[in-house]
Amino acid sequence: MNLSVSPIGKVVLIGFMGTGKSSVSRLLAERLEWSCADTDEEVVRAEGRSISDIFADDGEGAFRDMESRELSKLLEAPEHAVIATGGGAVLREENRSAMLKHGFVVTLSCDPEKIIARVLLDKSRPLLKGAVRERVYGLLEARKGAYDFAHLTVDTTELSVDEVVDRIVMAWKQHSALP
Ligand SMILES: Nc1ncnc2c1ncn2[C@@H]1O[C@H](COP(=O)(O)OP(=O)(O)OP(=O)(O)O)[C@@H](O)[C@H]1O
Ligand SMILES: O=C(O)C1=C[C@@H](O)[C@@H](O)[C@H](O)C1
Ligand SMILES: [Mg+2]
Repeated sequence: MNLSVSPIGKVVLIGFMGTGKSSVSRLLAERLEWSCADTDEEVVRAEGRSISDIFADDGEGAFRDMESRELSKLLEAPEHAVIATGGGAVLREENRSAMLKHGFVVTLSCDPEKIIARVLLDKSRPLLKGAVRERVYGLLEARKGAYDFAHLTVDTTELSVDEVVDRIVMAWKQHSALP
């Protein structure tokens, strides 16, 4: 697998729901003085509907097509950016290779119990509707290894958003200084 990074810097955050991609992306972008985007937000904006409504009206496959389209637009934009992705964006090979082609890819991971605590109050994730605990464990099992292709993995379980950002900035600086 080619792990070199495109000269136009993009940091791409991947990881399971609730690992902090959206939160970390905003602070990381501020730190780097780059712009910040989120594929979930881009899909919602393009469609004028919530993710739950898209899943209910058109199904997950249609959402995945929209997600791939918005991801590809963000990755190909000619500017530095931090890109937060939806938790399932890694499921398509075309998305994984586009991320690696255009960006420094960072997986945020987290202990399942902490993930459950983080997502419990937020009802906006259609894949977690109903029995949240069972769904989180089931999806984590189904997605075992799916986030392992990144340049860097940060376990966020015991870290604040600020500390997660520190680690990414340090690794990005080292990586981008490589010849
Ligand atoms: N390091 C952290 N420590 C404590 N709470 C956190 C941390 N990171 C994120 N959170 C909280 O967890 C919740 C989920 O975070 P966030 O929405 O950023 O996750 P996400 O990875 O973008 O999820 P999704 O894939 O569903 O978009 C938010 O309430 C956020 O404030
Ligand atoms: O993990 C997933 O499949 C998802 C995560 C969210 O970010 C959204 O993209 C959507 O709720 C699906
Ligand atoms: Mg998010």
